[in-house]
Amino acid sequence: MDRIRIVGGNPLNGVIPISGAKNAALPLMIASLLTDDTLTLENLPHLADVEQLQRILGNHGVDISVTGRREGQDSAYSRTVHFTARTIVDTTAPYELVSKMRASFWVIGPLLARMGEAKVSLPGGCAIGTRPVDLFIDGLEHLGAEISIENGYVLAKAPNGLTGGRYVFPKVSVGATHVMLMAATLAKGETVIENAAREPEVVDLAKCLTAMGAKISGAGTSTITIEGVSSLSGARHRVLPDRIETGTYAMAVAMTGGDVLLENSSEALLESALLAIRRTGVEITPEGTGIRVRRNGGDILPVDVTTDPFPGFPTDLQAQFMGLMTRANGVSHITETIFENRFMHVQELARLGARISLSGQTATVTGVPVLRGAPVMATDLRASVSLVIAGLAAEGETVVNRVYHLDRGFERLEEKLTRCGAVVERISD
Ligand SMILES: CC(=O)N[C@H]1[C@@H](OP(=O)(O)OP(=O)(O)OC[C@H]2O[C@@H](n3ccc(=O)[nH]c3=O)[C@H](O)[C@@H]2O)O[C@H](CO)[C@@H](O)[C@@H]1O
Ligand SMILES: C=C(OP(=O)(O)O)C(=O)O
Repeated sequence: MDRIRIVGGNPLNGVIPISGAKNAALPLMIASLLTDDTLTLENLPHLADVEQLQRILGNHGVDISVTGRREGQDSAYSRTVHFTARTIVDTTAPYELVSKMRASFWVIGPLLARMGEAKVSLPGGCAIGTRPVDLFIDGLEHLGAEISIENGYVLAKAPNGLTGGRYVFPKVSVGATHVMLMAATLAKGETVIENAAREPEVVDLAKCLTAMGAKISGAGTSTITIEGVSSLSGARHRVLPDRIETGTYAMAVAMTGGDVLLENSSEALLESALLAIRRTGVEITPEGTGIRVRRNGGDILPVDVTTDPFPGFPTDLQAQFMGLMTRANGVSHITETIFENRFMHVQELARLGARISLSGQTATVTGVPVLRGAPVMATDLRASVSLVIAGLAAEGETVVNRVYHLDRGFERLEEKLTRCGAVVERISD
């Protein structure tokens, strides 16, 4: 099992190319199930989750080919991948494939809309809470689906196709919004989704579906209206930049000091997170096609954050922000409101000398002047990268175990950091 070894203490200086967003890429790939034509996705990140979803789509009969050079013209990391679901050969998504990743459950929407049936295993994903699927079931039932759960599988049927309807989400769900959006594109008549997720990844999916011929308005607001069409065509779409990767590297620079251009990203994707990072004493400015992050000396200031659905502070940056706050000059409070068990990084950060106490959904972080390297274990994707951020500033050697979590969502992390002067290497046993 691979590990990441970090020797802390170096500032970061240089350029980090930001990859296509994992959390946009996954629903976009799934949207290919909606058409028998080819969906071409540019800027698709090369990640373990993307590969896993390729296996799942392949099982349904999707033909997948890569034409864009990995060493592309506009970015050293971009790929162009073509997805063609000429025929759906299997409407079952089996446990062995789906249990590894939460987003794979989302195939239920397109399969049901196009084929009138789907049998999908209950999902896996980061162990950050119970993560039920009740909203997906409730939402699809509002479009006329008949749904039952048997032996760990969700069985969904709509033999005469889905019918548009109005669904008010009782709670904001990114995944269930993606699924309702995809399912409604092929439903008969109009669907109105209220209290929809407003995340940029939802907007990106809506853009792609629109390019495929769907009729959607309101994506990016709480109310999305979809007028069903009888079929969708192929399209070419560029995956939007990864705002979580952007915020993560911005925090790495805030932690170590230095001057880094985060290339191919946009402030608009993560304004609330950048505001919090700025308040810690970092200069962040737009530059060309990216964002420049600078901190030259001075204390890291303590800042309180509370996670919230977009446009609030993203839960996917909570662990990294806590990593940063471990070195702040003062006390900060970090409150998690999205997932009930997303503090698994606390005990690992403590191994590096962090002082954090937990009370309910709030962590109180008392900054320390020095972190010291130690062996640590990644427990989930964003938790693991918070350990990398802390390790970059710690004295001596930090070894992050269970790197497969990192590989789910961070493309060439060690290479990107090393190019900016960090001492980071992958150890393969
Ligand atoms: C692949 C992907 O894009 N993952 C992201 C997506 O996850 P995901 O789509 O799984 O997250 P949701 O927005 O659905 O979850 C938000 C909250 O709603 C709850 N819920 C959700 C569905 C449901 O049927 N019932 C229910 O109670 C969840 O347990 C959670 O407490 O959005 C999260 C919130 O921004 C991010 O942390 C994840 O990185
Ligand atoms: C929680 C995440 O992913 P998933 O929803 O796939 O578990 C994440 O991307 O931080």
